[in-house]
Amino acid sequence: MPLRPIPLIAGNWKMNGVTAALAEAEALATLVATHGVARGGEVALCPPATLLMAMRERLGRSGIATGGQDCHARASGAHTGDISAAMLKDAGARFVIVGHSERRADHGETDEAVREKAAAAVATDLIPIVCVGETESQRLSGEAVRVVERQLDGSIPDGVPTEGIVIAYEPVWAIGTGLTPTLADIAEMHEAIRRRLVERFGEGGHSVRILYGGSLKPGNAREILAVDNVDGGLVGGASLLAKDFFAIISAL
Ligand SMILES: O=C[C@H](O)COP(=O)(O)O
Repeated sequence: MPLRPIPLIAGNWKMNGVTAALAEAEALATLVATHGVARGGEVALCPPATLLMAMRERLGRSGIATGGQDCHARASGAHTGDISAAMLKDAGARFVIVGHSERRADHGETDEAVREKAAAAVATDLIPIVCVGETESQRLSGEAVRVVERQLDGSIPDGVPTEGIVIAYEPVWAIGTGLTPTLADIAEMHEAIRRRLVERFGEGGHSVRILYGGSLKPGNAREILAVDNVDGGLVGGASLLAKDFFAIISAL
């Protein structure tokens, strides 16, 4: 029986938060320092890029990592408004989210573009959190697993160290809606993702962390995080308040 990977709970602040919001990060650091994290889990916050450095300072030695929300595939150059993996690393980040459905929708990011970003992250010694997930109509038409398998195949670069990459399964229709798939549907999808990873990477596929994201809240975290092959969560709205995010961490 392969060992379960170390769980990860990552908070994605999206385009929310100015300097005052760092008080929540500090409050989270205090909660984690006081109560610890169950099952030796890892915790990360991915704020807007403007807050990365200040957040890193305020989190201090709490053990909470930081991450970016996107990176460019190139290391530097004439790409106005973009940010490179090296810049995130320089700001203290350990993770970077790539291929979030909001970026795929708002910026037309393809699997190929996501794969290049993930490769840039790995080359910079950052851990990419590669997001995949079906839309509501794809789920209703029974294509959910096929869509996610296609995204996985296209979005993960070859030759990556499997413990250095994270997958986040986020059904698009569950993001910010308060809706979640049934536990059976989450189990089915996470098992399908695991199978695909093992087909591609062999035994190493078992060490890839597969997070669930989409309306993960204090009230549903315990049951969702207990599902087989769910190695943690990617949390949006509920990561903005320290007490809610910590309640999810505590549900590990
Ligand atoms: O990256 C996080 C996800 O998009 C989930 O967002 P949510 O927890 O607000 O539904």
